[in-house]
Amino acid sequence: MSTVGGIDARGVRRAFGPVRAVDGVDLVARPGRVTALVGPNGSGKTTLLLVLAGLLVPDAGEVSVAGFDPVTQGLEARRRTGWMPDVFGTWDSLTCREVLTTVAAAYRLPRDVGTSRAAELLDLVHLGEYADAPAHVLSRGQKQRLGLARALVHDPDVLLLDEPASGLDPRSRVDLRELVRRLAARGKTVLISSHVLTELDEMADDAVFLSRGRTVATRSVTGAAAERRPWRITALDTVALRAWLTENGYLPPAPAAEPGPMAEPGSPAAEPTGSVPPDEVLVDLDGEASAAALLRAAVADGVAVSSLAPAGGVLEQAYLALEEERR
Ligand SMILES: Nc1ncnc2c1ncn2[C@@H]1O[C@H](COP(=O)(O)OP(=O)(O)OP(=O)(O)O)[C@@H](O)[C@H]1O
Repeated sequence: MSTVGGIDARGVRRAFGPVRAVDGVDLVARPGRVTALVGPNGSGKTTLLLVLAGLLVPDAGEVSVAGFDPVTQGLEARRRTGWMPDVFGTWDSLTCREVLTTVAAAYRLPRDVGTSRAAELLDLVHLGEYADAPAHVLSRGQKQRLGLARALVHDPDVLLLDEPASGLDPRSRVDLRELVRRLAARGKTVLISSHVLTELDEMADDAVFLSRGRTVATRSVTGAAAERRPWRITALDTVALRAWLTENGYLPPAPAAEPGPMAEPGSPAAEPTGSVPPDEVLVDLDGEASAAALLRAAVADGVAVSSLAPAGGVLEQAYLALEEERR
């Protein structure tokens, strides 16, 4: 088992009575990278994160977090792990500042370090004006932000974030994304679960997909720019665009047979029906270089292309492909 920082989990299982919440998970999350943990409701994400945080003992498997086993070396592992649960329970009678200084004391930080760390983190998550307000007055999104600050108090090497963006307003989501990227740039290992795949797309370097308690796929997010995937194109004249794409081999020739009763005349056979608005065309392209080449050629031939962009994010496409496989 690797002990070189990051997270390394092999064959992890955890059941609750007859429910096999985690039923054979393998996961590697590397330092300096953001790893997305993706899966449908009930696929075992929270259970796995609790195991990694040392808050649940697995029934089987090997786990290393920042080089330590959260079960047999719990103290060492927890000292290096920041955990943000999906719902943050606060001690309601404490102020926001006291919540953080109490956590700092629990991690045995010297009092003055805890005090300055609390002030710094409250500013970081834009809760400075609530520093001396009782935590129970915070809104749900503000509580999430305090939860994030709490996870960072002891400057952990590994961050486990369970649905950190839930309840956050758009500005706070952007702040979260930037903060997560900064933490990774400083060498932290970040494992983050979310259902909002577009958000993870912009944050994550790697992704691990869970389904029914098992790892079903792992993939790189950053490497996907060069991969073959569908792109969405629009032009001022859709008919001319379709004709050009067909002529240049991007779309198959329109079928000679009579279109079916529901088909639009001239709709290309390659496109999935029902999901593409009539003024958009989907084509499979081998990454950004191919997209740039298509755009250049179309414009040179006088096709007034008005937009060209990947159809959906990398994670969304990978997720939907897995769902397809399950059918
Ligand atoms: N304490 C518990 N007791 C009994 N069953 C549990 C417990 N915790 C989780 N489970 C079950 O384990 C399975 C996995 O739950 P888990 O919360 O890990 O999923 P999740 O992927 O985090 O889901 P979501 O996306 O909805 O948050 C579910 O079937 C859930 O009902």
